[in-house]
Amino acid sequence: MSTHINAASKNDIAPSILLPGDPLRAKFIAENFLNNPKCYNEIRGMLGYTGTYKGVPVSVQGTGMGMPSMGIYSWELITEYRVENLIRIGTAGSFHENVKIKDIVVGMAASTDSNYIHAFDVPGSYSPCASFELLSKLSQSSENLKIPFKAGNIVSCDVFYELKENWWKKWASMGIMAVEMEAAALYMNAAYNNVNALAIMTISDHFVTGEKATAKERETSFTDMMKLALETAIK
Ligand SMILES: O=P(O)(O)O[C@H]1O[C@H](CO)[C@@H](O)[C@H]1O
Ligand SMILES: O=c1cc[nH]c(=O)[nH]1
Repeated sequence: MSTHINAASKNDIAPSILLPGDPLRAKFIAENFLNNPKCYNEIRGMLGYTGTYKGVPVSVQGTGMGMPSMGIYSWELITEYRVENLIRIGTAGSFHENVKIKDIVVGMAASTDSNYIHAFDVPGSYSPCASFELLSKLSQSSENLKIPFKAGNIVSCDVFYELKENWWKKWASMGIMAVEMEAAALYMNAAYNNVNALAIMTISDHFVTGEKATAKERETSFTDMMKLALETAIK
């Protein structure tokens, strides 16, 4: 048991885990995709489950919103439960017309406006990036399942309700595909602890067209992303 996760032993959590921000998305995945799912965490309502997918143990754990929350859950999963492959499955806002609503986007790198990097005290600017191993597995899964994805640089921001109008256009001009709020912290924790991490997002909001998914769609409808992540987790 750790401070925020009350699994009885490290064996209650699989070496590969899916990490949605929304704990109800974790419940949806456990109930709809995993065999024999067991809930190992209810602290703070941040639900975590372990079951099997195609016979292989897989866990799914809600992480909450923002880098401090992702920082806590991913740190405990890695250091207390020996999780080795961490796959975020989130929602994101697109900055480009050709990255459309419901497209799947993978963060090869995660730029950020956050101070999270200061915890690691590096003498320069650090580039949080995805595990090539997991990205390669995702690419194979995408071909097998015929579920396409786009990959590139994303940005993990601390603020959802930005006050400055058009704040995102500077990021867009640097080729940043989409915004979300956790990938950079996940990538930094994984790098520091020498484990694998990957962030996969479905576009739920569009900064160019103004389209928005509903709360229910964010919880339950992005099943292509869930399937891709599960196939990647068991490879
Ligand atoms: O849908 P999740 O995984 O929570 O991800 C995105 O959605 C939340 C904001 O609505 C932030 O956590 C952001 O990163
Ligand atoms: O961080 C996020 C997540 C989804 N949509 C956004 O606009 N921002």
